[in-house]
Amino acid sequence: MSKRIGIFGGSFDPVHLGHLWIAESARESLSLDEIRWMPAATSPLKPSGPVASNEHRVQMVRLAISGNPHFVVDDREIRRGDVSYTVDTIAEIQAENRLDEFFLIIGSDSLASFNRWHEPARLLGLINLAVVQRGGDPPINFDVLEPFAASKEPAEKTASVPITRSHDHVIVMPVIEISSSDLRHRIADRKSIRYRVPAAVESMIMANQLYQSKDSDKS
Ligand SMILES: Nc1ncnc2c1ncn2[C@@H]1O[C@H](COP(=O)(O)OP(=O)(O)OP(=O)(O)O)[C@@H](O)[C@H]1O
Ligand SMILES: O=C(O)c1ccc[n+]([C@@H]2O[C@H](COP(=O)([O-])O)[C@@H](O)[C@H]2O)c1
Repeated sequence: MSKRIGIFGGSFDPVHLGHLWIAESARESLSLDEIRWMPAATSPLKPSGPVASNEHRVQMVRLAISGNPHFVVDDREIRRGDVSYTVDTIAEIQAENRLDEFFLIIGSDSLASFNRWHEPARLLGLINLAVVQRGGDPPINFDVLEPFAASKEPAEKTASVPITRSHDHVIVMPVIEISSSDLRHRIADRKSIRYRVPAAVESMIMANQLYQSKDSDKS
């Protein structure tokens, strides 16, 4: 039987409880069988690259999701290296697996910058978008996707169907005021990150002295 699979990409620099909440909410609300956590080598809109090494970021994600049978790590972008264009990754995943149905899980801030993503129309034609709606935030504005639906290019016309579908794949969750950049600053300022990241991730950060220096942070 075909599976419903969520792809959750991020820099995860470091992974935090907001990410885990998103993934679990997505799994529940979209009845997903599996969430693939996909750490980016270099996210296209964060060209200065991550602060922690690829190996450390992947290891932190592994620790964070350990014990959840629905969560797996897909480290293909790390192995590929360079800038991680989502459209390339999704095309590759779908070429390998034509049976299952895929959903790309993104935050509403990522949706807002979607027009600056690489080949957005092609990406929309390949996969369903599932966008996180944070409680208290205004309803998600899908207008950013409209230019791709309106395109006169035949190859891009196909994007109009997934755009309407995106409205049905909204993931509702509360506002969680945690971000990786805030965590990095807290660590450099010697502030607590307890209860903001899983305990195993906190231990790994401390044992490896990650994010200790303000100078290493490019955000
Ligand atoms: N607290 C949060 N609530 C909702 N969405 C979030 C939250 N934190 C991250 N996201 C979403 O998770 C995805 C991956 O996030 P990413 O790894 O870049 O972490 P981040 O906390 O946003 O990092 P940074 O602060 O360095 O930008 C993005 O789509 C982002 O919008
Ligand atoms: O493909 C793109 O152009 C693109 C542009 C911005 C972000 N992304 C992806 O979106 C995910 C979240 O990115 P970020 O920058 O919030 O860490 C991550 O998987 C990135 O590779 C992808």
